[in-house]
Amino acid sequence: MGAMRTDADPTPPGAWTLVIPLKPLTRAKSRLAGAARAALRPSLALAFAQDTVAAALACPAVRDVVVVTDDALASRELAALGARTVRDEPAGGLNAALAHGAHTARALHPGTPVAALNADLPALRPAELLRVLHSASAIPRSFLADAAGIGTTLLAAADGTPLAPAFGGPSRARHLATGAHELALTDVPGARQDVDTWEDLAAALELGVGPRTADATGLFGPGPWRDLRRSAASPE
Ligand SMILES: Nc1nc2c(ncn2[C@@H]2O[C@H](COP(=O)(O)OP(=O)(O)OP(=O)(O)O)[C@@H](O)[C@H]2O)c(=O)[nH]1
Ligand SMILES: C=C(OP(=O)(O)O)C(=O)O
Repeated sequence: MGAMRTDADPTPPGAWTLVIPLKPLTRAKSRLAGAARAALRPSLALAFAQDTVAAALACPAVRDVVVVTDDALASRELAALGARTVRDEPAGGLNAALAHGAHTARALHPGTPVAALNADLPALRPAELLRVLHSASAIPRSFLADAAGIGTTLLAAADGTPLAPAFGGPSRARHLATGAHELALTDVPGARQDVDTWEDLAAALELGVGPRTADATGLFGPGPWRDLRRSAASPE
C-alpha cells in the first residue's frame, strides 16, 4: 500500500491534518448549473467530496481529515469514510471556515502541520498527495496551483506558521503575494484538477476519477466526457 520511505523523508507517517471545506450541497458547484444535467449537481458535489476525502485518508502522510461543513448529508457520508466533521463556523465564508478548521486541527493534534484542500478533486490519488505533502514538509507555508493556473487546490502550513488562507477566485496570486511558496510539481495532475465547470469534469474523467464520481457520472450514460462537452457547448 504505502509508498517507499527513506530516512531522508521529511514527511513522517501520519503527520498531516487536512482541512476540507464544503458548502451545503444545494449551493455547491453553481458553475455546473445551466446545463442539461444540472439537477444532478448536489450528487456530483457530494461524489467529488467523497472521492477527495477517501484519497486524502488513504494517503500515508495524513493522520486526520477535518471537513468543515453545515451539510447534514455530507457530514454523515464523509464521517462514514473516517473524516471528522465540524460545523461551518463562524459562518463567515470559505476562508473563515478554513481558519476554523485549522484551529480545530491544531487543538486536536498539537504540533501537526495543516493543509487546506479543496473538496472538488475527484481525480486525486493518495500517491500524488503524498508527493505534494512531502514537498510541503520542507517549507513553512506553501501551495499548489490548480490546473488552470489561477486558483489553489492545497495550502500547507508547518507547525507554528499561520495558515492564513486566501482562497477564492484568483487565489494563486494572492497566496504568492502573502509570501507562500508555490510548489513546482508537474507530476500531480489529479491534485491540481479541481472541478468547477463541465470542461473541468471532462478533464478529471480523462485523468480517472474515484469510484463515487465514476458512479455519479455513470448516470450520464456511455461516453460521459463527450456528452459533457456537448452539454458545456449548449447549456439549457
Ligand atoms: N465550509 C465552507 N466551504 C466553502 C464555503 N465556500 C466555499 N466552500 C468550499 O470551498 C471550495 C471552493 O469553493 P468555491 O469554488 O467557492 O465553490 P464551489 O461549490 O466549489 O463552486 P461554485 O459554486 O461554482 O463557485 C469547495 O470545496 C466549496 O465547497 C463556505 O462558506 N464554507
Ligand atoms: C476557491 C478556489 O477555487 P475555485 O474558485 O477554483 O473553486 C481557489 O482556487 O481559491
